[in-house]
Amino acid sequence: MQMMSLHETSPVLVSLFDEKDNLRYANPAFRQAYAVPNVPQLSWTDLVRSNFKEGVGTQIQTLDFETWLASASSRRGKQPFRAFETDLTDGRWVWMTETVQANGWLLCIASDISELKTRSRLLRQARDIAQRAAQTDVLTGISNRGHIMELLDQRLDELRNDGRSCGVVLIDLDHFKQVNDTYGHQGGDTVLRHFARTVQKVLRREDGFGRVGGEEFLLLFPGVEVQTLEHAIKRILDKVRTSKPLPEAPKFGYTCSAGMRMLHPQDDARSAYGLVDKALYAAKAAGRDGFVWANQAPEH
Ligand SMILES: Nc1nc2c(ncn2[C@@H]2O[C@H](COP(=O)(O)OP(=O)(O)OP(=O)(O)O)[C@@H](O)[C@H]2O)c(=O)[nH]1
Repeated sequence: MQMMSLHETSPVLVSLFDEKDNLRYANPAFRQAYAVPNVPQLSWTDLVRSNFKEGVGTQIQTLDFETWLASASSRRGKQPFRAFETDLTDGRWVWMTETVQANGWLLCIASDISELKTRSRLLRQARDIAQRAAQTDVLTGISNRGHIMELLDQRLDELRNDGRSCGVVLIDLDHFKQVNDTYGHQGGDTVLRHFARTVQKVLRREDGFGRVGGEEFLLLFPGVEVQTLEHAIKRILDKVRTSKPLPEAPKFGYTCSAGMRMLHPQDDARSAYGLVDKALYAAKAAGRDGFVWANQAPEH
């Protein structure tokens, strides 16, 4: 109670998001800084989307909001704690911390650091921009190969230390060469971006998603069971199969294939990748637009 009333008057920005990333509490300082709209249910994505539209709250300097969102999502809530600087449209700088509980609730606490020396802040800012760029796939905005492999290592540590399961899935677009041959490289790029957006919409905050090669993507699903993972992948395959990514070719559709595995404590990142790659190959050989478990399907 005392804590709540302190939060209500503190200039520190405090907010709490649940495991579905819906905002469950925000103190007045946070509400003001991020212009939180007064609606019954608001997700983090809704909030940044409305911030971008209204030009308030988070400073989002991009012409392509969806790529910005993909990039921000590729870092949000993936580890128990992280801290970073961010700037607000009103010119303030805040030092933001994100703490994620085992049940997925995420606490954000941010303090105003506008008073800190500009020079060192500019240096840190440049470093952060470089770091973000080093983790991001330029075309789609999701994690690049290096970042998703780093996340895979973290998930392996979690499995070994805390017994938290993790599903690993490698997805490759089918007959992608034909897409390029028919619609040109730009058409192919549009399809790759469309795929990234489509998949992103069905992922949870804690899931990892990276582009590991031209038309090959790696997904990490921490804490899932075999059936949930199959369900998620079927959903992705369905969504992709029924979509029409190219406005200039309204009849064109595409499919993808997947190889997957529940991480095993004895896996390492390389061996796990090798196994899902083999399974993906088998899914292609089996006719594409489907998935295959690496080795046998684990016990249901
Ligand atoms: N547009 C575009 N094409 C890419 C990119 N990276 C790789 N590619 C193309 O992706 C195609 C991959 O083709 P393949 O690996 O032969 O396989 P596929 O045609 O998808 O066939 P299957 O995987 O067997 O279903 C090649 O034509 C590459 O040139 C990219 O960033 N943009």
